[in-house]
Amino acid sequence: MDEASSSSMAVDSSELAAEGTLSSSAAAVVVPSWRPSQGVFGPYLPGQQANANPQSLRVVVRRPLVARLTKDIVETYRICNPKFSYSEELNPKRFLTSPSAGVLNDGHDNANSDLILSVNLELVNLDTTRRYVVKDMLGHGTFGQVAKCWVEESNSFLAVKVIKNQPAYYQQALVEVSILTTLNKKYDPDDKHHIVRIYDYFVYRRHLCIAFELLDTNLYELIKLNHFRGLSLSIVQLFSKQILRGLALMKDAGIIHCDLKPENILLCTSVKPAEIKIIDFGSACMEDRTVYSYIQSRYYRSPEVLLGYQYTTAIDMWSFGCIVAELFLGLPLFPGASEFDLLRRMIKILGGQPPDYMLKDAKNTSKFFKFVGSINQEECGPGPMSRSSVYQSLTEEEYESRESKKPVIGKEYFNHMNLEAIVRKYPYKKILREDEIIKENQIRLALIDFLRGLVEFDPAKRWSPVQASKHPFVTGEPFTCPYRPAPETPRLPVSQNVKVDHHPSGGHWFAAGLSPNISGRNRVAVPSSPHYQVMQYAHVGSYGSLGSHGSYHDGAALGSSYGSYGDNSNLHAFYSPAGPSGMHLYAQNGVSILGSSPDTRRFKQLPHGNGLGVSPGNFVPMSLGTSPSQFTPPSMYSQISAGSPGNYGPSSPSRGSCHGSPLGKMAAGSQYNRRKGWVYPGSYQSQEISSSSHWQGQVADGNNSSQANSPVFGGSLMHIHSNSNPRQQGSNSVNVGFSNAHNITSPSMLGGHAQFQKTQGDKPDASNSLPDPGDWDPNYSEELFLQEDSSEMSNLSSELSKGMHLGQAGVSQEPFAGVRRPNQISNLNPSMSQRPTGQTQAFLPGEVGSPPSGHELHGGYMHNMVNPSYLMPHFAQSSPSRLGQQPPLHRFNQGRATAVHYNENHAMAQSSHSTYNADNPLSAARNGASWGRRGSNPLPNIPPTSRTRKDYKRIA
Ligand SMILES: Nc1ncnc2c1ncn2[C@@H]1O[C@H](COP(=O)(O)OP(=O)(O)OP(=O)(O)O)[C@@H](O)[C@H]1O
Repeated sequence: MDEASSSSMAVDSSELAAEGTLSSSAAAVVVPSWRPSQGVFGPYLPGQQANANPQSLRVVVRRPLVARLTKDIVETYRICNPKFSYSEELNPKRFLTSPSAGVLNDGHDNANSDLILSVNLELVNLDTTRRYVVKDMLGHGTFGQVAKCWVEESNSFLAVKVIKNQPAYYQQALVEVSILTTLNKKYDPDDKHHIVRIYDYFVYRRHLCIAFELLDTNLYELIKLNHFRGLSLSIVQLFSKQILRGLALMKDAGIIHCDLKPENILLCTSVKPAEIKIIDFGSACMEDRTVYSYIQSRYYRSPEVLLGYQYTTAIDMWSFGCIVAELFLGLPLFPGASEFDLLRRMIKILGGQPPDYMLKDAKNTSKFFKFVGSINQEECGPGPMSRSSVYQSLTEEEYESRESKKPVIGKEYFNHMNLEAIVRKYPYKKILREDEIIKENQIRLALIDFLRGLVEFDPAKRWSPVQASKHPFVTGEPFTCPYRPAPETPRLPVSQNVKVDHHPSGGHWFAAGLSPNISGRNRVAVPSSPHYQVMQYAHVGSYGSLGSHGSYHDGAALGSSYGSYGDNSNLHAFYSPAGPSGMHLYAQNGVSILGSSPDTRRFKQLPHGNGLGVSPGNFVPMSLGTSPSQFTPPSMYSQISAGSPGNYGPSSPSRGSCHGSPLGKMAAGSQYNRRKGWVYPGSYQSQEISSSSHWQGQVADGNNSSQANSPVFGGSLMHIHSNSNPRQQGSNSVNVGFSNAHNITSPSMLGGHAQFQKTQGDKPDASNSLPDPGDWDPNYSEELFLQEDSSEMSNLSSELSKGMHLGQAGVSQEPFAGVRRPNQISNLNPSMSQRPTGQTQAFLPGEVGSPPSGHELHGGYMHNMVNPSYLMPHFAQSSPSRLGQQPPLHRFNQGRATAVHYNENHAMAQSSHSTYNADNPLSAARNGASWGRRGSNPLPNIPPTSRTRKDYKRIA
């Protein structure tokens, strides 16, 4: 027993009792006739305090027993047995990754190519020797795992996204790095635009690791914590304002997020009042280099994307409108179970349809509309949305006969009400006074008007972020009449002679604007198999950013172009404690490329040329590349000179769809229709009301009551060569026109190279179009996915319902009804464990594009490394048939979701009357406090969970 313990034990019990360190019961046993000690409880005498003997006021603080037996257990053992010695290495690992069996990458990766993370595993940036000690799992997405990590150097926690060890993920994650770095450093150095900060990235054990600021829960989880009741209008307003700041910045930068949804907006509770931040730029692209058409998660998918029309940053505004509505309602506004269903809901709720000019040119129009010509100049809906059209949306029967399959229709959530009715009739807080109801009604009118400007079918009329941010709903000004935003000067469309090299290791650099414009060089050597490749490096003095890694090499060595953008400058990034913050990019002459940032980051200076770096300063809009090997049938080679962004993405001859990859479709299936099987009574009789212009000024009287360390180094020298793009998996291959010379195909890998010759305003010829996977993958069908999804869901439900429980709440029957919600978290991925391996083949020296080992990436990118051990099977992820059959439900979020317990039978949790804590909304929600909840959740079904709502272009 140590000295302190002995001495404390030696204290007389009566003394302890007198000093308040023993419980009264214990004291009563030891000292039955207890009386207050004179020194402590004596009568108050002025001046006594100052003169008191400090010793007499001593309070003995003893370690609680529970601490001794838990936190201090090692010390306690040592006290008991001085010979006891503790070795951390002997501890069993606490795995955070599932499955945790190491079957790939020398046993470091599981069957899903995820690095097997365990508590206290150190992810090491070998250049800086900065160590990220894994402490917990924050989430799991398509791209890998996000771990909460401790950084001793900065004495802080960060979120580290550990990308799957596959080239496609690696490539696309680098796009995220580049875009985010650009946004952070160039456009938002002061961190005022609610976009997540990126701090570092490096390769560890062949996994790209990206360090972000640590944020809190996402808005979907927040809504869930609020039992799918909408948040209070003041919170909706606050978040709207902040998201708009982010969107305004992105628009300025010409960047489209492409995957805006509640799951990708995270709370940042470290600041008061709490803020939100936008995350997940892995799907983002430049506005004037839109290539992929299979983008956006379905519920948040804009009409132009759905129809296969050209798109701009306006698609994010559509998603934003959907998010605002969802924050208010607690459920998605357009929870389409299929694209047909999505469009059907849009038309019904908004009372209109996409404008004719769009329908005329969109690739997928015939899938959803019939041409009725001038005969049918019928009204499309009431109010301002009324207009005539030469197109009429297909009925379910017409769709079925045209597509030879029944359209998947989801449950009705809003009882056929239009937008105005949905918002106006949403239950109020029960506790609202009459004057408060009047006030809320006014704000609801403002909200309806706000939403109308966002979920506007016509992207040309849809409000921009700046326009929207001046709406009374956001500014808080009184709403008196429909808002008419000041017109904005439209951005001049940038003509696109898009020519994207389909080489997997290169295309995405275009998107990121990172590929060096080096002419006269082939981007890649020609591998001889679409499935297996080997790459060998001959690297020379290889600092520079990751940007062009794998894309170009200017002659002698990879190093000369690695990561740099621009002709001749190698850019180097480093962190500087003296300088403002984060990553600084320097050209070789030492001129800072990036503007400085006042936000002091936590990292110390890195040696020059540590390998970090993108070149935002040179960030030039470029198209996202694609991975033709996945999406292009052999022998296809066509070219697009796309003059209209988004219009010339991969298209499907038969379906007119360019919704890209089989991977995406597979993922789509995996995320598909999670609402299937949910009960949705929908008892309320809808009361249609007129559009905003008619209700302006009305006040509704609706008061519805209604630890073990792992070796740091494990990098295998093997490399996987990418031929896929996990996110931007359009099926076309658009060749960004600057470099014909770079137009190196890799037929064996790509199965042909497609370049579409296209002029502005034209649609690609169908014969030149790349097929939708559904067209060429005999195994693909949305219905199949649905079935798979559904069956797997039932398994999951039973599996997971054991561990999840959502409390019950009072459920209002009006105007909506109670709901049931399946669980959705899954870590099932049977297919991945069955991934075939196969033969390997050699890359030519200098060919890159896959995740290097950590030391390769930052350690000068290896010097003259030509190593036959750079052989590794390239997974057959690009095999259409295989991908088409890949089961769904690969994605799951094992992080936050577990915080909420769900009970299928009790979707509604007990109502709480506590109010929102503006300083910490999360804690408020977690504590059961209401986010200004408006009575019971009026909706009869609960939407799918965060990780299951993405249905597009995902590698699973
Ligand atoms: N900076 C962060 N702080 C805290 N948690 C985070 C952070 N970034 C991501 N997460 C958690 O990890 C999850 C997955 O992150 P992210 O969406 O970036 O990965 P992804 O693989 O791109 O996912 P998705 O499949 O949605 O595209 C998020 O939903 C969130 O729960």
